[in-house]
Amino acid sequence: MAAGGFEGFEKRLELHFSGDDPSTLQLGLRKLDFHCIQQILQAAQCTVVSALGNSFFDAYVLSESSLFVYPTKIIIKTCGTTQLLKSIPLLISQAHSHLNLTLSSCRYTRGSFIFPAAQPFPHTSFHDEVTYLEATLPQTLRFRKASVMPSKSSSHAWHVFAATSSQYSRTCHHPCVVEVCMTDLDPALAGRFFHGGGKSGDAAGREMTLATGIGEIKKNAVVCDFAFEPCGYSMNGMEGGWYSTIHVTPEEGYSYASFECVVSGGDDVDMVHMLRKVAQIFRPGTMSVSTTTNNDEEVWREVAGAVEPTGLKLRSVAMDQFPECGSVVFQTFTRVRRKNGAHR
Ligand SMILES: C[S@+](CC[C@H](N)C(=O)[O-])C[C@H]1O[C@@H](n2cnc3c(N)ncnc32)[C@H](O)[C@@H]1O
Repeated sequence: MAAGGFEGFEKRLELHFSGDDPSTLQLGLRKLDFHCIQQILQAAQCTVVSALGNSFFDAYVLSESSLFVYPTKIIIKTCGTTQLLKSIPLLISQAHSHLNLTLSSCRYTRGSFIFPAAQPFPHTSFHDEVTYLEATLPQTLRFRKASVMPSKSSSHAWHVFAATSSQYSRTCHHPCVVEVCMTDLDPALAGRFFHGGGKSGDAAGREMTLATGIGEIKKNAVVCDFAFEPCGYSMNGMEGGWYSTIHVTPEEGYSYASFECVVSGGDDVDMVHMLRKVAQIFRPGTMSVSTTTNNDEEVWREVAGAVEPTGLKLRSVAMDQFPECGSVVFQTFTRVRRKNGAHR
């Protein structure tokens, strides 16, 4: 852990692969054995604490966040002082040597670290991360773009790097990815993510899922949850081929929670319900929402409509286009203060 505290803000990597053999593509990356997964995670400096699978994908809760493995897509999200980008060379080589799969696109995103000075290389700065990505990715991913999307506050920006081998690769059928980062959580609500021990991480995690209302965010999802000692919580939700994930660092002074899910384009009701519920469960002082869509920049209105009734005011909206993933919209909200200084 950093001297100041635990870094909750995650680094997120999404890699897509392609191949010619239909029989390999059926299970694809899911065929990588557990030893291989462990080696990849070791390169990033984290381990598996819990796992679940269905007929579409495998979901792992990690010591530092989550991993999702689909036949041709892998998403790794890690927090703390992990070195996520260092897993890329091994991922590329294992997918190629075991499965004859070739990397076709890469997306890397993160918020602004609370403790940037504690990050090891290549996460020492966004410039270092992009330099590392540029050098590590194959030349075939020639459409590349890196951008820092700003907000009104210098301490909240959204860092995006995308690279793809074909400019028109996936945008047509791409679902909407929603990434929410929350800081300055309501202390009473954050307190529910501490546990005194005496229970397994799985049992304590289950209790937190039920007691906090997290289980109601996606009622039909099968949930794999885990509570750390003395505090901290992670969960992955699986609903058919869709994942959702929540991670909580509840310690006061650097409290942080994240929520991420995929929604099918146009499922406004689901998106509004989820964002509202998440904002109510954590009552953050600051919340950012990043939506990656198939060029639907109007999504920001829906997000604002969902979040503002919970007492958070929209402060900024930034939009940008990326070669691999379409449009990214980055919004920030802060809690409205009453005249007497109390939060709404
Ligand atoms: C892994 S979890 C969730 C991380 C996530 N990125 C988030 O949203 O904060 C981190 C929380 O678990 C606590 N924790 C306790 N033991 C831990 C361990 N062995 N590894 C990682 N975190 C641990 C940390 O202090 C922190 O509160």
